[in-house]
Amino acid sequence: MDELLSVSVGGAFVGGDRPVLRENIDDLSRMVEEADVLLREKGRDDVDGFGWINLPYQDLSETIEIGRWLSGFEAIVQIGIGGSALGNRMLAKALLPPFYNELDASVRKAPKFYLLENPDPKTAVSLLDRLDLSKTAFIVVSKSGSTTETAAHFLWAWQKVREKMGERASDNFLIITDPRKGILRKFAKSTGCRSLNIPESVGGRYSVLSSVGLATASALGINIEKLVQGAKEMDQRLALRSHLWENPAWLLACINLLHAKAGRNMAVMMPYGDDLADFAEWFAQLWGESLGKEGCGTTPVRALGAIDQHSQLQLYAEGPDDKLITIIDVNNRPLFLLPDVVDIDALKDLEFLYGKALGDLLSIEARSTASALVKAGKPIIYLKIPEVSERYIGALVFFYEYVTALVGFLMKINPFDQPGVEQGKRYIYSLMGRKGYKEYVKEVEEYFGACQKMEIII
Ligand SMILES: O=P(O)(O)OC[C@H]1O[C@](O)(CO)[C@@H](O)[C@@H]1O
Repeated sequence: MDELLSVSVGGAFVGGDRPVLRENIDDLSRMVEEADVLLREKGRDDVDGFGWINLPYQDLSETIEIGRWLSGFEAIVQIGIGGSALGNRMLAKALLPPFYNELDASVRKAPKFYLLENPDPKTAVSLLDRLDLSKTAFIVVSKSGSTTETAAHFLWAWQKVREKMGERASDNFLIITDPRKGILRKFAKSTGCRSLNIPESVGGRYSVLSSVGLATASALGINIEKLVQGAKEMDQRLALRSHLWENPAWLLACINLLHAKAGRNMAVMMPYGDDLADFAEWFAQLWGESLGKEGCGTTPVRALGAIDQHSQLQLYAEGPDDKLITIIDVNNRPLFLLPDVVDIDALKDLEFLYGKALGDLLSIEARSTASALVKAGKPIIYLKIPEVSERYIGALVFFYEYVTALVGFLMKINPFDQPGVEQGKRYIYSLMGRKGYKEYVKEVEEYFGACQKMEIII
């Protein structure tokens, strides 16, 4: 059986004044086993929030058919935010060629892909101005169906497409939302435009392996069957590992809990390779929104190797001992050889690079950084995947969803809700004049008034 990923945890055991030792892990054995049983039982019953564990077993036929329809467009604009966009960004960055949208159509053989996430007018205006709207598909994704930023972009895009295509505008829209409720579900019903469901038991940040991530991925030529296959294999292999020191998800969950308890309240995610840059972004929402409640949780820090060796490493190595650092390396990278020899004497000192492979350099940097951090007494986890391709990305995604859920149970919090985001939304609705939220205007002005005190202008 070939490996899906390897996790080396030797570097996670550090001494110093707040040690995390192997025996501490053994003490958690019963707890993590019980958390795993809970996860699988509730998953089997498709309990709200646990549905992501069943996604590797979904029927992909409808998603593939919609993907085929989408692939006929010149461009795809996905409108969504948070879990309704970050997974797509991660899959596109990892599995599409670099500079994808600039590639010639004959090479790309699939539509250009754009995400409209942040309600920034500059981005939105310049994007729509560069598109032929009649040849553009708009995928509007929202589990709740009413997220303000997504709704704002959607209303604008809908108006623009209507101006261009009149009654046929809904032909260019795909709605991905809750199967029964929400404004977008109502819109899909009233216009008859195409739609896909986000299973009710699947939360936004756990939805990348549902139609949320897979419809667009399929349209862009990403092999979603292999993606889901990788997740399925990970699920089945984890299910067979019933001993703590053989189950990498159990082990990572315990290690993260123990370092959090030891005051290492930041979880740095540092993949090596541009194609994994947005994996750290996706992880940040998954980790932060799942664990950051009731005073628990550790702060996800996005980093990128080798770039952050020249930015953050000083802090990681010699700054406060408040971080658990995960380095993700890749075994097989595209071969890119540096020149064998350069006949300029002045460059003689660089001969150590002659004929070397750039990909090897990146992995050597990952191992060297891991070693330097261990030497500095900082805890690290070194994770490696065979290559950046659908099967291994599917496995990696499912693995981290699993680890995050287990850490939540070990921290005795619910990893599947996000009550802390609602207050800000109520204030936004009140200031935007949404019916039923007037009562919050005074409150938000009061609190913002407090922020504005002692304003210094220069
Ligand atoms: O998919 P929706 O409902 O539009 O929500 C988008 C994102 O906003 C949040 O609800 C946070 O505000 C996330 O949990 C979610 O991924």
